[in-house]
Amino acid sequence: MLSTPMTDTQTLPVIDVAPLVAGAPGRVGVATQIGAACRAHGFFYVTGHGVDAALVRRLEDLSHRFFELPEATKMQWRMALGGRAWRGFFPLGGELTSGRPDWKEGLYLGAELPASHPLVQAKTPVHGPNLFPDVPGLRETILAYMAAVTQLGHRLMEGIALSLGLPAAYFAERYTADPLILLRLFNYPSQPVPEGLDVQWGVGEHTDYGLLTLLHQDQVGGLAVHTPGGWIDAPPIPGSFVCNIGDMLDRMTGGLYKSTPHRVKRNTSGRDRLSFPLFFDPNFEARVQRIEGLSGAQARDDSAERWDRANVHAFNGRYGDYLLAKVSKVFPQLRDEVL
Ligand SMILES: O=C(O)CCC(=O)C(=O)O
Ligand SMILES: [Fe+2]
Repeated sequence: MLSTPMTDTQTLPVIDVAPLVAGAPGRVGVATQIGAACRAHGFFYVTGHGVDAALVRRLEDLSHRFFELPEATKMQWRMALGGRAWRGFFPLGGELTSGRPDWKEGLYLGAELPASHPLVQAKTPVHGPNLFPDVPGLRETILAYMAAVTQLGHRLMEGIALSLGLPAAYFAERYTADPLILLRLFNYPSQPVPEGLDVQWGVGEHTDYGLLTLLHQDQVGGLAVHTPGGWIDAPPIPGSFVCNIGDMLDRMTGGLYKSTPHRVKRNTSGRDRLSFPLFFDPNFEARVQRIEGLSGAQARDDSAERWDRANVHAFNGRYGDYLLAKVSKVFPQLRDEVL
């Protein structure tokens, strides 16, 4: 008789990462759980992460305050004004995932770099100052949130390294000493789609591009994950972050850790849905290499099954080039204006 695997494929695992965050001896056990989740789904929740609940609540309150402003006001901080830094507000339907408009609006942010910074001087895309909306407290709260969640990203990458039998600092030494950090504040309004607009999803099916995404979502729900066993929901769990691995970790691990497709249902709950994905990615200049000697890593060309028909294992080059090729597909208008 064939034995059934013990992994429950209908719910995503919830992992208490407190020992990993503390650098305590128990972190190896945490890494084992992370490894199992990455092999099974590429998605997991983390609790015990140490990010201050009051900071997250403050960011939610201030984000609601921002998104409630009239659209014309929000357009004062539109992405076109962010130039190559790729920052600012985009309106409902302004981003295309899988070629179709998403039913969300958002504020695109990243590590705050002054205009005098060498990377900004060199006109490196996706680097630069943010376009902070004029909502009192929002700027400070965004910066504090990015700092806290970036620290968590470093700890989780240590756990991922340990889970692969690598030294904890493996990724930091090669890719993330100075990670590329992008943060987005999304609002999915509970607003009907006007007749004639080709909108199906809050966010269409996609994988994330980099290493690791750390997502806070509010209590509304709608995120779903495409596992080998079918679509399953990733419902809100108060106080947790949803983590998922991106294409570059799939590439590095030869497909052992999959970047799993996901999407967000259109919000029909009657209230706005907020989510804050932070993308913890390799440095823009880093050349992404396969990790040597991982057993079970076949680097199989799975492009026929992928949402974008891409073979991530064939990618060779700087992470920044991979990112730009992707981003210019989801914001085609902006690509023409600023790049
Ligand atoms: O809003 C969400 O729950 C997910 C957003 C997402 O998948 C993304 O921005 O890559
Ligand atoms: Fe995503």
